[in-house]
Amino acid sequence: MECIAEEQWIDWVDALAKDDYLVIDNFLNDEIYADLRRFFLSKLGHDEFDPAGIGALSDHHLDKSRRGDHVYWLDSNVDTHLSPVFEIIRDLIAKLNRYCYLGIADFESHLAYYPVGTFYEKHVDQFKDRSNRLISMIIYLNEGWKKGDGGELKLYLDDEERLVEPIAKRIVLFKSDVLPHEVLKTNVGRYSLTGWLLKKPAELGFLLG
Ligand SMILES: O=C(O)CCC(=O)C(=O)O
Ligand SMILES: [Fe+2]
Repeated sequence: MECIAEEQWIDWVDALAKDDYLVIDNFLNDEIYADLRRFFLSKLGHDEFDPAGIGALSDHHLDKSRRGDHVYWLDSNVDTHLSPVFEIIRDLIAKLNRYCYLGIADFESHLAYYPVGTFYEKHVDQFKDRSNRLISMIIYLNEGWKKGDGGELKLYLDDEERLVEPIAKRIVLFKSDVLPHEVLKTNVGRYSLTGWLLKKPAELGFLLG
């Protein structure tokens, strides 16, 4: 991650602009990945995850028939163990702003755990009454993921559907407002860090599911 060439970033940013999504493998190095996974498992072990909701503000509610993940909202001032991860996200934002003029001002993020048998039905990451999310990003933490484990991310592109396997250290980015997507039913516990790169400073992300 540290020594990625500028040309590589330009190619990635071009691909994101053109295709509406981008997948990068081995985005995290081994050490940062191991720390993040350890942090995740410890929060999960201490029961610090809550069932995720659907919709924003007054429309916010739980509905297990549409979404079965549990989330732990991250706060860079509190979760200082993850400073290297927040640093990587800030660096990613700087690159997107430099090469894509996206004007990203902030980000919000959470850890997501999908227990066996859960999924997240087809949706767009942009609430009707709140259009702050520009880019969605998911970093996967599923060690040894293999075909049959399920939990693929299905992207509904203009003229095709693309399945992204949730393999460890992979990051996927896509435009939050245009790309419908879903998480297929997982047959194993599924681990990820999800973030949204925002137009305006984050305020209420933790309330919004
Ligand atoms: O974990 C994923 O692959 C996607 C999660 C998602 O769509 C969301 O949290 O909005
Ligand atoms: Fe989503």
